[in-house]
Amino acid sequence: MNQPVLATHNLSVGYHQRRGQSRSVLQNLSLTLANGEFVCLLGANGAGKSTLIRTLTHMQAPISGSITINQQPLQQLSQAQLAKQLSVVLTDRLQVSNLSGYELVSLGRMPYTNMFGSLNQHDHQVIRWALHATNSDDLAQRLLNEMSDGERQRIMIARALAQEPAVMILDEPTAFLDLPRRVEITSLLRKLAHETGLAAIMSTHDLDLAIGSADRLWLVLDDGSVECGTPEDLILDGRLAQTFRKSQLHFDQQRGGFRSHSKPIGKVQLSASGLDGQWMQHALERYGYQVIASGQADCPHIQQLEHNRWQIEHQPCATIGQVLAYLGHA
Ligand SMILES: Nc1ncnc2c1ncn2[C@@H]1O[C@H](COP(=O)(O)OP(=O)(O)OP(=O)(O)O)[C@@H](O)[C@H]1O
Repeated sequence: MNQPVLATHNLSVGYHQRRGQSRSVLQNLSLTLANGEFVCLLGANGAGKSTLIRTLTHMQAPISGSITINQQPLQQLSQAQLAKQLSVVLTDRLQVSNLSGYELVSLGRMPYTNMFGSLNQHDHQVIRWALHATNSDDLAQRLLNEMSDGERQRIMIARALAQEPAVMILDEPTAFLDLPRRVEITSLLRKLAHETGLAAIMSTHDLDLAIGSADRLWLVLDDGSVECGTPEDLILDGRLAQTFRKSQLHFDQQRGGFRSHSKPIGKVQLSASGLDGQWMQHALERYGYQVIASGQADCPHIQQLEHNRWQIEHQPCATIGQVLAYLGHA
């Protein structure tokens, strides 16, 4: 892995309480983030993701330990120095204002401008680059209060990019977006990391997107630790399943998603392959059947005849819906 641009050293994060006591939420974290790396931060509700993000972005002091960016301790950086190294995109629904896209992105240049905020030629170049890199050229002259949530999120990422930071940290940037926009923003962050060398961390509840796009995951476990690795390694060694072990869900290692723990309502034998077989199995499991290979037990047998044509106990069915109806799920 490249040299880490951001690192935590025995970091504990949490809250200072009355009478000098403190409550740590996550303990002894030694995390690293490299240039050009896109990391997704995952964990159950209340696990500590936002607390970690607030601490990494210097909005809240650590309980103990330290954070370095390019080997410099975070607390030794001035606000202006920090803003050149680290940019933040927060989760809140964006404040609607009558700034244009261009004006908003130009705010990202503040750490570099003089006390009057005058933009020079280079600043304008960087603003145009940030707009282009986030596919937001068409948003430059549009007013923020006339943009959709997805467009506003893209322009906020452009603003963060215009800071020319080494690290970008995003707290649930896709929370209010529909699926296509969530995929778009996640792919954009991955592309920016890989093409510009930006190190990016995004917290999310979107497991599928995180598994499908992150170079590595940081998994917040319920014992206050954070596990790191590629999504595939964390699935294979069971650590992803452990993240949500307190919920009534179990992680399906084969298909990479969580399923509810309910007991199977019965067994069915399935003789089918390819996409048809996969979706028939999906439908049967959705109703709580345990699907087994044919010839193994005395239970209903579903056979694929041709593309989405089935037979169950000698009864031909033209769709998966008809098979389910035969089983009593009309
Ligand atoms: N200001 C605060 N003072 C004290 N405790 C807090 C504060 N904010 C959050 N907590 C507690 O810290 C723990 C972690 O909360 P945090 O918001 O970091 O979780 P999260 O993983 O971001 O959750 P979610 O996915 O629901 O946003 C929780 O037990 C929460 O109740």
